[in-house]
Amino acid sequence: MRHFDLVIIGSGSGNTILDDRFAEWDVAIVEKGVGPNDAYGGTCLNVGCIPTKMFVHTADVASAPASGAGLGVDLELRGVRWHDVRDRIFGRIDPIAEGGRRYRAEDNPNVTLYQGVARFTGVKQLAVQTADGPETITADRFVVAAGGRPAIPDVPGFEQVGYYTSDTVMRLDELPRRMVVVGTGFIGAEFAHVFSALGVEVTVVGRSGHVLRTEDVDVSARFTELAAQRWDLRLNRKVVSAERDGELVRLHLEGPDGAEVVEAEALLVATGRVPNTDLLDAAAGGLELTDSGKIRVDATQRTSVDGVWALGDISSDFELKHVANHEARVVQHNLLHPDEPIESDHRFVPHAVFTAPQIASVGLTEQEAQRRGVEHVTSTQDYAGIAYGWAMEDTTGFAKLLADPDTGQLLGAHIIGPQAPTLLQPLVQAMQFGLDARTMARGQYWIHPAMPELVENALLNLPLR
Ligand SMILES: Cc1cc2nc3c(=O)[nH]c(=O)nc-3n(C[C@H](O)[C@H](O)[C@H](O)COP(=O)(O)OP(=O)(O)OC[C@H]3O[C@@H](n4cnc5c(N)ncnc54)[C@H](O)[C@@H]3O)c2cc1C
Ligand SMILES: NC(=O)c1ccc[n+]([C@@H]2O[C@H](COP(=O)([O-])OP(=O)(O)OC[C@H]3O[C@@H](n4cnc5c(N)ncnc54)[C@H](O)[C@@H]3O)[C@@H](O)[C@H]2O)c1
Repeated sequence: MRHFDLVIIGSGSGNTILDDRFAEWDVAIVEKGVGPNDAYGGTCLNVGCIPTKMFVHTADVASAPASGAGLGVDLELRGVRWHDVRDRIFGRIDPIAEGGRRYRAEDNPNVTLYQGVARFTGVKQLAVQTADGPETITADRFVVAAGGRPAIPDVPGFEQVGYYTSDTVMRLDELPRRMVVVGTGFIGAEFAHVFSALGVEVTVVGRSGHVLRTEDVDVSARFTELAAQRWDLRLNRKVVSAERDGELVRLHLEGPDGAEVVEAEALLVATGRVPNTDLLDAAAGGLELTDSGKIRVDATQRTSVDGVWALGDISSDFELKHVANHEARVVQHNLLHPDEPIESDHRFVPHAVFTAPQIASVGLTEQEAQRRGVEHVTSTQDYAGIAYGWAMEDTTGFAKLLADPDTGQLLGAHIIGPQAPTLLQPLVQAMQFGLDARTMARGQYWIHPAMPELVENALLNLPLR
């Protein structure tokens, strides 16, 4: 049994904690590997944010001909070389992941890398299943940054037919002719865009009446309307069972008009993620869990066990990389300065969905503001009403703001349309630093005729008292 100063479980955001200040610490990192190649470096790098956005950008380029005609420019998509796309993307990602693993395994004298599944066998005691057999390690301090994995609903036949998840679908051998995507959240919306833009006929199946239903009500409604024009959208459907017929996967659905069947060559399951607390046996480590099965932490990221911190998807309600990274910085500080702990700041956490059109959001949605009884005014500004929107001939995008009617402090901001995440960022800044809408709109120049005029006009449209 070996004892360390610090054990970090998970090499996603957990991997970012160690810097020169830990050079004198005896540290272990435990990582089981993610994706088909058991890669080092966590979800975002290998099977999440980074490769998906590399595919999204490629999909956006492949979509250009569709928008060209309206501008009087006739373009033609002559083909998509799937193998070249896939191999270009993973030809960049895989060496970075392997380089990260090698760096920790070979170039960090104070770090021991254990490659295998970790499981708590007691408080601050871990059994690691390595290729050389089980090893038990203990430490004064632990950081649990073990993330989550795709959730697979209990549908009869799913296991037998074979399905893809976000972990596997980006490495398909060939593009299928058709794909059924189950799930209308972030992952469903992003991959439906990617694969349809690359030429796959996409059917999207959802339980509720909306795609991206947790977005602001107007954004979700607009996106659902646009999605229905692009994909075979089956909403208000329950997936009853699945069966395989040769090359085909057949899903039996139950919907408003009764039973129906959809079939495709590939099935992508995108129905949320589950935290890896079960793999870790967090309870054996004495770690309290929340109702959603995540590790309970306080504002300083401390768990219920003294000396054990948790961060990222395994403990956070936000399953977002920028949140995991922020929390990793908080844990890093609190490890180094235990007498002056700092707290995570989750007040204004933005997110973006890189689908088409893009969506970005921060703060309260209108339905949340109403539910919580927060007094507010709203404004919207269409892309179609600003000069750059004319240039793009955009007819569907808009920005929507919620603000306090008296102070003009922004309560929420939601954008659907081209470059939504980039346009949202100054609004995140305003909320974070307490800049009110009037000062933000009139206290600076706005480059004319650039896209941020969308934000300027949305601010000016707010009916403040
Ligand atoms: C398809 C997809 C797209 C995404 N796109 C975005 C995006 O555009 N923007 C964004 O902000 N977020 C995005 N996310 C979310 C983002 O990837 C996660 O929020 C983030 O990676 C979480 O980081 P983490 O360090 O908490 O966990 P992870 O990066 O998942 O790291 C956890 C690590 O722990 C290891 N591990 C787990 N259990 C054990 C165990 N028992 N023993 C040993 N090792 C273990 C895992 O193998 C893994 O490497 C996306 C996620 C997915 C799936
Ligand atoms: N751009 C980004 O930041 C980005 C991109 C991808 C993923 N992510 C993160 O990863 C997380 C997981 O993404 P996700 O899309 O899998 O989850 P999600 O929670 O966004 O969406 C899951 C969807 O699956 C549906 N669903 C759940 N169970 C179902 C069932 N039995 N049958 C049919 N539908 C069912 C839900 O109603 C929902 O629409 C997200 O919450 C997000 O935080 C972020």
